[in-house]
Amino acid sequence: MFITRRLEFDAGHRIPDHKSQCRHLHGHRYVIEITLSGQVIDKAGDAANGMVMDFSQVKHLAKQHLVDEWDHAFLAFAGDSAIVDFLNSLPDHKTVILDRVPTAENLARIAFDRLDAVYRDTYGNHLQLEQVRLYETPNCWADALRAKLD
Ligand SMILES: Nc1nc2c(c(=O)[nH]1)N=C([C@H](O)[C@H](O)COP(=O)(O)OP(=O)(O)OP(=O)(O)O)CN2
Ligand SMILES: [Zn+2]
Repeated sequence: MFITRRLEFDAGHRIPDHKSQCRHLHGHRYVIEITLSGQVIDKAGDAANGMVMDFSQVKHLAKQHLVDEWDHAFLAFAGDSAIVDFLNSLPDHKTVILDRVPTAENLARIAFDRLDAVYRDTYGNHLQLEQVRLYETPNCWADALRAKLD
């Protein structure tokens, strides 16, 4: 069985090498969809009976380990020194420094790699993270899968 939990957050970014609009500082209402696989828990009387994982728990873990850090932050590539230096000059600015340019593809992969360790099987139901889908806009998204293509 597969389940998916959707969360939304706001963040700024820019793609420094982009030849068009995306090299400018701008922001998105990002959407992240977290897909887990596992067996449905069969434990009468347990709060998670009939579930792969409680959706509220999926959300709680995603917020704790990723989304609260990225929400209302500027996601900057470490090699984009002009922007990193500028953001560092702003007192208490919420900046997240990444080792890759903040494209939808890279953000989806970073999110997958961070969240993979978070969704652990505690019921013996073989729970695991299968996919992170990251929407940069309603029309543009990237999927990071367990079976890596990159
Ligand atoms: N493969 C990728 N292509 C682009 C990415 C990306 O992350 N991966 N990112 C961008 C820009 O950051 C941009 O924000 C998206 O731009 P755009 O294609 O213009 O998307 P819109 O939703 O604004 O376009 P509409 O035509 O209004 O739907 C660019 N490319
Ligand atoms: Zn963008």
